[in-house]
Order: sequence, then structure tokens, then C-alpha cells
Amino acid sequence: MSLFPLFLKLTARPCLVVGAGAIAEGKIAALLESEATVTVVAPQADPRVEEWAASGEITLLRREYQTSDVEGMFLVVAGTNVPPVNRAVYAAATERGILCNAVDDPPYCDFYFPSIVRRGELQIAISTAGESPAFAQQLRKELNEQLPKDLGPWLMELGRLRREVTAVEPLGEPRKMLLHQLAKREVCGAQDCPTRMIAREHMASIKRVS
Ligand SMILES: C[C@@]1(CC(=O)O)C2=NC(=C\c3[nH]c(c(CCC(=O)O)c3CC(=O)O)Cc3[nH]c(c(CC(=O)O)c3CCC(=O)O)/C=C3\N/C(=C\2)[C@@H](CCC(=O)O)[C@]3(C)CC(=O)O)/[C@H]1CCC(=O)O
Ligand SMILES: NC(=O)c1ccc[n+]([C@@H]2O[C@H](COP(=O)([O-])OP(=O)(O)OC[C@H]3O[C@@H](n4cnc5c(N)ncnc54)[C@H](O)[C@@H]3O)[C@@H](O)[C@H]2O)c1
Repeated sequence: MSLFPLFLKLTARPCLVVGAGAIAEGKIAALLESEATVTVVAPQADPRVEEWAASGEITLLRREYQTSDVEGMFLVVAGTNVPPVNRAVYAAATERGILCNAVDDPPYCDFYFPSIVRRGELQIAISTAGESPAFAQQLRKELNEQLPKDLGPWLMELGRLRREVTAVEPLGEPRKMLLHQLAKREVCGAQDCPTRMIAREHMASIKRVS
């Protein structure tokens, strides 16, 4: 199987989660993290899901799933403990061209959830295409140990600097080389790192000329 990897922008997109137990809860958390507009349908909800509903972060429909729930959704996750329900959700979504994941049920998934290592805006998503979720999880833990803890703030600063550079330096080889220099973590950890100084001087000289 050859899966297509991508990172979705879900901000304000309507997403449905069917089920509100332990497994659904993790999916809801991930969707909220991506600023999706989340609707959850389940007769029984775990406490954390109830809290999200009470604080208005999600819409919780306290009843059994019905086919019309998938209408207008951008993405659907079927995470009940009743496989036939999850499969019916998948069928309803598929009929309408909506992407769906029936948790832990590969034939009823248009996409799989990856294992994620995260540092701020940096995300490393691991997929084994379902060959071994346990290995995906172990690799996540290994990478998490190895990656510096402060990569998130460092990347934000790098992004800021990159925007400064791209605002004044036109597309081309010198700009590309400069950006590669800046992206070298070893030399650019500190504010006074030499490459940053070079970048700032370079930009200042461009401003002086123009
Ligand atoms: C990555 C992660 C993300 C997440 O779930 O968000 C994820 N599973 C995780 C953990 C995990 N899942 C399972 C175990 C027990 C050990 C084992 O089986 O290996 C463990 C480990 C544990 O829990 O210790 C059981 C399991 N999982 C699937 C099946 C069905 C089957 O294999 O047929 C069964 C058997 C169920 C049964 O026995 O009935 C299927 C899927 N699980 C996937 C994702 C998708 C493929 C991902 C990939 O490999 O690329 C896929 C295809 C569909 C999907 O659900 O999206 C998350 C780790 C997050 C983290 O901690 O970082
Ligand atoms: N909990 C785990 O650690 C774990 C691990 C691997 C796989 N799974 C699998 O994931 C699935 C979900 O597990 P869980 O632990 O979250 O279950 P759970 O029992 O905690 O929650 C099930 C949820 O589904 C809802 N539900 C049941 N019927 C429904 C219907 N017709 N319409 C809408 N909602 C309905 C329930 O109200 C509840 O909110 C199961 O298939 C389970 O085998 C669970």
C-alpha cells in the first residue's frame, strides 16, 4: 500500500466524531488542537468530552448516531465500540465523498492516524501503514527522546527571521544559501549567532542600497 502523506488545515472545518469514549476522546483532542469545529455524537460521553461540551469547545449530541449526522462534514471519525456502527458511518461518509476513519478498522479507513512527535509548529508524523502501530509508537518515543526540547521556540524565531529575509531579498541562489545557513541549528541557537549577524547585516545593506 502506498499512502499519501499530507498535513491538513482544519481550522473552522466541520468535523464529526461518532462515539465519546476513551478512543474518541484522543481524536477529539487532536481535532481541537487543529482548530476544527467539532461535533460529537454519542449517548454516553467520557468526563473530558462532557467538559469540552460544557465549555462550548464542541457540540455534543447525546444520542445514537444517525446517517444524516455526516451531512456537510469535512472529515469524519467513527470511534464507537460497536464495529457495525463504525462501518455504517464509514459507508455514509463515503457515499457523500467525505473522508472517514473507522478507528482500528483499516478496510474502513480513507486515512490513518499517525504517531506524532511535536515541538511547537514542528510535527513529525510516523506511519507504518498499519503494519505495526506499536512500532510507530515506539519510534515516536525514541525520536521524542532525541529531539531537543526547545525546537519549538527556535523554529518560531527562525520563521520570523526567514520572513524578514524573504521580504527584502529576492528569490534566487543567494537567498536560498542564506536561508540554509540560518536553518543550521548548531550555529543558530543564540541571538548573537554569527549567521544571524550576517543575515541582519546583509538585509541592512540591501535596505541602504534601495
Ligand atoms: C499511531 C496510532 C495513532 C492513533 O491511534 O491516534 C495508531 N494506533 C496507535 C496505537 C495502537 N493501536 C493498536 C495498538 C496495540 C499494538 C498493535 O496492534 O500494534 C497500539 C499501541 C498501543 O496501544 O500500545 C491496535 C490497533 N491499531 C490498528 C488495529 C487494526 C488492525 O491492525 O487491523 C489494531 C488492532 C486492534 C485489535 O486488536 O482489535 C489500526 C490502526 N492504528 C493506527 C494508528 C492506524 C495505523 C497507524 C500506522 O501504523 O501507520 C490504523 C491502521 C487505523 C487508525 O486507527 O487510524 C496510535 C499510536 C499513537 C502513539 O502513541 O504515538
Ligand atoms: N480503549 C482502548 O484502549 C482501546 C484500544 C484499542 C482499541 N479500542 C477499540 O476502540 C473502540 C472504542 O473504544 P473505547 O474504549 O473508546 O470505547 P468506550 O466503551 O469507552 O466508548 C464507546 C463510545 O461509543 C459510543 N457509542 C456506542 N454506540 C453508539 C452509537 N450507536 N452511536 C453513537 N455513539 C455510540 C458510546 O456512547 C461511547 O461514548 C472499540 O472498538 C475498542 O475495541 C479501544
